[in-house]
Amino acid sequence: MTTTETDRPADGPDSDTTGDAGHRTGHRTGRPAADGRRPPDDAPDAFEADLLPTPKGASRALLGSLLAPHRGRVAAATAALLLQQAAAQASPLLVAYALDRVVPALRAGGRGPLVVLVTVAVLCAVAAGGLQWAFVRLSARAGQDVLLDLRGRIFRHSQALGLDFHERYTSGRLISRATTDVEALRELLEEGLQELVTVVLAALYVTALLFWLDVGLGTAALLSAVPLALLVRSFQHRSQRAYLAKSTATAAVIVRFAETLNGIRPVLAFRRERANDAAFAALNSRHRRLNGDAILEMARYVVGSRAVANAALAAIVLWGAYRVVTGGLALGVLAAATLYLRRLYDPLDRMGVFLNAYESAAASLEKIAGLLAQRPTVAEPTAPRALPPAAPDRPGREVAFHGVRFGYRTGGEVLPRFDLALAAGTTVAVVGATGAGKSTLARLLARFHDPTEGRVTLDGVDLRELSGAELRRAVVMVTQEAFLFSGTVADNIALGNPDADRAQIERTARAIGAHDFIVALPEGYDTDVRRRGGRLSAGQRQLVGFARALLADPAVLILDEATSSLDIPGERAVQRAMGAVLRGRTALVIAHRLSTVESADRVLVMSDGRIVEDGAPAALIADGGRYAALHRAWRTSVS
Ligand SMILES: Nc1ncnc2c1ncn2[C@@H]1O[C@H](COP(=O)(O)OP(=O)(O)OP(=O)(O)O)[C@@H](O)[C@H]1O
Repeated sequence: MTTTETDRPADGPDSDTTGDAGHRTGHRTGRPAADGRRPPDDAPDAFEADLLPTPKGASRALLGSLLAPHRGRVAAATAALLLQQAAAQASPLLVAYALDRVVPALRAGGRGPLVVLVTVAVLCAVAAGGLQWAFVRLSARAGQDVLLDLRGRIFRHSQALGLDFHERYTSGRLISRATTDVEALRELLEEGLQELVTVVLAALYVTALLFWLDVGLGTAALLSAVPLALLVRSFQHRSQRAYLAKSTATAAVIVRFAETLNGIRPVLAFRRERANDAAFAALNSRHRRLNGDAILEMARYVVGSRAVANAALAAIVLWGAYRVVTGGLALGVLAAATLYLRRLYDPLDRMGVFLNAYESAAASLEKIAGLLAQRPTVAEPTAPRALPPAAPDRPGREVAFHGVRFGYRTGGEVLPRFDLALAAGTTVAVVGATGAGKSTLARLLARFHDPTEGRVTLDGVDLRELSGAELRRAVVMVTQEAFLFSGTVADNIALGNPDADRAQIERTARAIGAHDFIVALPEGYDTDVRRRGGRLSAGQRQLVGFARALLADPAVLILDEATSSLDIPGERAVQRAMGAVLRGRTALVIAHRLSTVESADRVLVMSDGRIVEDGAPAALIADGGRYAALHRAWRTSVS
């Protein structure tokens, strides 16, 4: 099936994104939808709280699968950093060498140690610079590739998930996943990890060197690590909570932004600006508060770690000075040890930066992993079946609903059990009050949803057994809101059949009656529909939608006729186009116009999810039932 237009905006300002907390267990809450209303909105669920269930270990598995293809680069980057740190950590040793060897040698007139010192210092500086460059290059490439892969996965997965998911998750959350959450991971990969590796390696090198210089000083440095480790742990716990809350608050701001702007027309029409401002301000200030909490945690950590580090440094230096005075330690060793201790403690602040980046990325990764763990409810068959070859003497295909029942995940039963067969090549109009279940019936035929019970078949083959591609070729749904994608008018028509050439596109547009208005556009078929001058009217958009469907040439067409009325010439143009597009296939039309119903072969009247009348239009009028009443009302409104 080709969804030529998005059926229902997933996240308009008044869309329903709430649902029952028990949806994963198949449990449903809420009253039956027969009264045309949604279930109560008092059950905030995982979607609302922006916390999709993430299977245990999913974040780690996701990170592993992202990094696996770059194992070589990650190893090379780590090796470069190890060597770079070895070179960078040499300078305090050189200070000790200068004080204890070079100065006495110079006093005695020897220059040898000075030459050694200068040579080693230059070599170390060059090596540290070169290795740093190699590390940044390698890690940046790996990081960028990982992010490219992750964004691609989020996009592909989001497209594969069903309509029911999108109606609840909303595009704002998806945008948040693909932007701020991916960005958090970028910060970790490009900055945080470097910080961590640098800090850990520096600590290892420095401790080893301190031990080498003097076992007592080394032991003292090791002991001072205990309170610092406790401090890091408690910071990690607190910042984890702060970051999860912050990332949810960030997503909420983006969701509100996207929802409001997606529904900008009703917002302006109903003067919702003030109310929206207030709602947005509340979310925005919550975001600021939670962001502030995360920064405060960081500040507490920095102050705490500096206090502990300074106290430890002062104690060790005092003890060292005492040993120098009593002759137990060389002055140069104490000077080098002091420099090393500073190097050991200074990066502790940067450890906080890493932990921040890590917590932020962990929270984001968990959300992304939760999204990627969602399975499409409308799954591809493992062993797809082909449709039987189309009979040459018979247009379209036969559609049948066998013992079908259906209820949305977020509500009660919408369509009680029913059977229905649509003969191949016939046009069937569906009419009924709003909320009667017409769109739901159409959505089942387009396989936006699978029935809760029963089967929908096309020439005897269950829709669930057809591959996505086969189903898309066979069943096309054209919805009311004729959606145009960015690109030219020709691109938008060609969506129905990407292999069509310009001649075919023009032939189709002529058959629909859209050719004249298209050539009158500034650049004809090549007019960009999103640019100035390329904006199409509602009727024109519908004609493009019909051209798309005609070009796709499906065996079964589902058409949700627009309820908004057009001007008389526009109405006639759409009516003519509809005639062209319905011919020669099986068609299910959700009809809002008398002329459409009158030209149908059969009419289904729906009420509370049931088909209450079924027959040829003339026969139903003669029966004097609901359709007859509707028909009378239409006639009066037209005359
Ligand atoms: N995505 C959804 N989730 C939960 N319930 C839904 C959803 N879409 C529709 N419903 C409910 O299903 C019932 C039938 O809706 P449906 O859209 O099929 O009616 P309709 O006859 O097409 O109405 P209209 O003419 O107004 O489009 C209604 O009670 C509606 O509230």
